[in-house]
Amino acid sequence: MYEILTNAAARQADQRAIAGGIPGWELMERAGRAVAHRAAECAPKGQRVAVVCGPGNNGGDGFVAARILDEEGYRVALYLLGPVEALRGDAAWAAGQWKGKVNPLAALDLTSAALVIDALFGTGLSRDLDGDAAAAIVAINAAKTHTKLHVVSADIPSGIDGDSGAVRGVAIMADETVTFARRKPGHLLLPGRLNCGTVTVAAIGISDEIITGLALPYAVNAPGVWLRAYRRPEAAGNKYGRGHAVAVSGGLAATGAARLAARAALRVGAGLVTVASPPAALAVNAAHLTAIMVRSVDGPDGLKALLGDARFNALVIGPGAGVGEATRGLIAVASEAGRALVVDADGLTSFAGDGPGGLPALSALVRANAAPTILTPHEGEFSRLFKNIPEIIEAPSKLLRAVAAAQHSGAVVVLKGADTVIAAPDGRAFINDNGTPWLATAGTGDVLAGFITGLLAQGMPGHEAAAAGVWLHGAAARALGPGLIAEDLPEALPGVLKRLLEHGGR
Ligand SMILES: NC(=O)C1=CN([C@@H]2O[C@H](COP(=O)(O)OP(=O)(O)OC[C@H]3O[C@@H](n4cnc5c(N)ncnc54)[C@H](OP(=O)(O)O)[C@@H]3O)[C@@H](O)[C@H]2O)[C@@H](O)CC1
Ligand SMILES: Nc1ncnc2c1ncn2[C@@H]1O[C@H](COP(=O)(O)OP(=O)(O)O)[C@@H](O)[C@H]1O
Ligand SMILES: [K+]
Repeated sequence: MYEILTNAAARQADQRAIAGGIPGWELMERAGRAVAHRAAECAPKGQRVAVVCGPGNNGGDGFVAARILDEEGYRVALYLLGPVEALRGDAAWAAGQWKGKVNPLAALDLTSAALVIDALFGTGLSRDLDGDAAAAIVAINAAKTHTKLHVVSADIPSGIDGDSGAVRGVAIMADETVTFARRKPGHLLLPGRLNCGTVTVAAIGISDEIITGLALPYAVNAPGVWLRAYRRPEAAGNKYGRGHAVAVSGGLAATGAARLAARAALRVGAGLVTVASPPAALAVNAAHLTAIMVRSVDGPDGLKALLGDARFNALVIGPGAGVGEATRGLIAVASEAGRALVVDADGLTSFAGDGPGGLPALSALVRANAAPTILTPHEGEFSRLFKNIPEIIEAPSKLLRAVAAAQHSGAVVVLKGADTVIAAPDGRAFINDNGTPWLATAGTGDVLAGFITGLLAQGMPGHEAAAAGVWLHGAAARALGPGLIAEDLPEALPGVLKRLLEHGGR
């Protein structure tokens, strides 16, 4: 159930199910029934229900739901955008089954309604809303703010773009969204996710074989998509088999970020972790570290000497590093030494210039390195790094921006935020949804970089390590709850890992 259907893929899935012998009207019947059943769980029989229907098949789902709720004893009023004669195909069939009155949408009356079924637009939304549709949505959202009105959306809240999560002019704020077969990007990406309420996925007869056959490149970030690549400690193993991660420290006044990353790498299971410290900051780093080792490393030449020892197999460079030539040099050395590498924070901004040390230099290093490189930008760092590449910056969704950046740079790109996207250069991407707003606090990004580095040190492939790091970060934040600070996240990991490895993360 982790695959994500774009609007086009959802249409393909419907077509394949129809070609496989389930008539379109039956898919619609099942879709409408699933919406009605979810709605019936939200309000007792006898209540007033307003069903708003659009001119396409999403409206058809609404006609089915209206009929079923009417049969179950609700007082249903149905409103349609446009004339009923204009309905086509399965939607015309569904309308034909509805024996009640069809009111124009402009006559929408929410007085004493307990429920609204939103079936205006689904995967076929093609432009910004205006006119009667926009007015109805504004009225529904307004009614929700001062009554107990419960809103259930069919497939996706109307006005949300299923592919991007963008609000097309105005959009329904739903309490429940019942989608079909699999989730769409718009259920996961912001702002759409905030409009969905609780999302339920109804099966409607689109088989797992059909979904597998579509070879979908996008999935929800969950243990199911990367747990097989996670390397559990072996019964007869030792620390040397679990990798040696290196966090490169900034100067005297900026050492905390690397220590946070180092602690995270150790907690996530790297066998050994070393902070590579500029000589001037050695004493301050040493004073703060116990299980983590510290080595004096003086600039790129010092790092090159350290990496003469092949056991140092994964590095994180950027947290607290400072922006400029020296940081670029460190990244070049790690990359040329063929080490798995996480480039974060100042490491990213160091390549944001327009000169020869800009993005092309970073991409060249990434592509020359046989080991994986992970870039972990937040939106600001992402915009600075990719500002000159219109097909990245202007891609129509966060998902596609991250995918385009990964394809362009050759790196795994973790585009952070409430809806972090983890994209691989081969076009695959995961969307994360287990973060919490309590993560928006200083240093949590350094911890994330450390989690990913620790997983890389243990030999996990780049895309999976990045996805696992993001998920573990979110799960640790959830386990901690309000008031978390960055230092807490690595300490919450043992409980999260125990649940993950013993019960699959539940
Ligand atoms: N058999 C199946 O395929 C199944 C499909 N299912 C359901 O169908 C849904 C997809 O149906 P769909 O493709 O008909 O698209 P839908 O979202 O109803 O909208 C298209 C209509 O809206 C119109 N329109 C668009 N934007 C507009 C705007 N801004 N303002 C005004 N009008 C606008 C557009 O007009 P046009 O752009 O052509 O002018 C067209 O008339 C899917 O989400 C799921 O719920 C399920 O029943 C399972 C089986
Ligand atoms: N509202 C939010 N919901 C979920 N996760 C968030 C939210 N805001 C920030 N985060 C997460 O917190 C981390 C912040 O990282 P970053 O911006 O690099 O901060 P810092 O530089 O202070 O470490 C990222 O993993 C990001 O995805
Ligand atoms: K809808």
